Amino acid sequence: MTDEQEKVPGGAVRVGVLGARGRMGAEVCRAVDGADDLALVAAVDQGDELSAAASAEVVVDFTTPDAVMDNLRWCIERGVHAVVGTTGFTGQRLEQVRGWLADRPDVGVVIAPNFGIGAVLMMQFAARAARHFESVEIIEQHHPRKLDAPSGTATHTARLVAQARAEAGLGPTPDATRDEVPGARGADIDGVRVHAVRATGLVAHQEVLFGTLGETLTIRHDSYDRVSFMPGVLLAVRAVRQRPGLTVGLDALLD
Ligand SMILES: NC(=O)c1ccc[n+]([C@@H]2O[C@H](COP(=O)([O-])OP(=O)(O)OC[C@H]3O[C@@H](n4cnc5c(N)ncnc54)[C@H](O)[C@@H]3O)[C@@H](O)[C@H]2O)c1
Ligand SMILES: O=C(O)C1=N[C@H](C(=O)O)CCC1
Repeated sequence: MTDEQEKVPGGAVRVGVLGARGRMGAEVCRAVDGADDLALVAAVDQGDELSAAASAEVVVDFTTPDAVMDNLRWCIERGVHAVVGTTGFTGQRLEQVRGWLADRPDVGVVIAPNFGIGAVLMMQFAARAARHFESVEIIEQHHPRKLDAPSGTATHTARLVAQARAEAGLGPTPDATRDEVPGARGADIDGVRVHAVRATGLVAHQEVLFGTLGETLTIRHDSYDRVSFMPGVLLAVRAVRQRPGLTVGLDALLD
């Protein structure tokens, strides 16, 4: 047993944070520190040895799309449960994670593009509304230091909306516009247009704009502060050990 494990109060879940000096990682360290039933045993960032997190039961990863797969593989191989907020999870990446988990059926992994409870509800409401509207576009707005575009939340929302439209038998959204300048109509994710805004002062925001005859519906969510993600992160940290296999999104944990 290491010195850090000895310090852990009885029964507390041992948590390691990867990306601990980043915007989200630092917030997660504070949230874990402030929870009586959790103990922060490792705060790891770029340049640190991953082995520092070996005593953790649950690792939380808020790093980068380039780093997260190696981190996740390391966790699964060692039997460490993982809660992942880092973005960049394509269908192919999720399949790769499922493959690693097949060799470690005791390990739980929760990957969520957005841990904000309001954002999860926004995605659910958008999926529900999708079949009633012929038009839909997504506008995501984030701080300018964000590395990826479109956001993981916008990509996930577009896929949910596209799936709901397909199940309802809806065709492509009506659009006679010719793109005079490449990108003017945003990115196309499964037939849904997604527009990414970056501006100082923003944290994380998204609108899903639906339109049909004579009416529009806008579903909007705003994270004004990264504390907004912490209840969802802690919920996943507390739940992941009882959820072997891969859980994508927070929906199942909120039911
Ligand atoms: N799921 C959510 O609710 C949610 C919320 C906010 C951000 N995010 C995502 O989380 C990720 C991080 O966002 P951020 O704003 O905190 O970014 P950030 O750049 O502030 O932090 C990332 C940190 O990871 C560190 N890092 C890079 N490679 C590493 C490695 N191999 N091992 C350990 N640490 C490493 C960096 O040094 C940095 O400190 C992004 O993908 C972002 O989109 C998700
Ligand atoms: O700040 C970020 O970066 C965020 N990333 C996630 C995304 O890409 O959806 C969630 C919101 C904040």
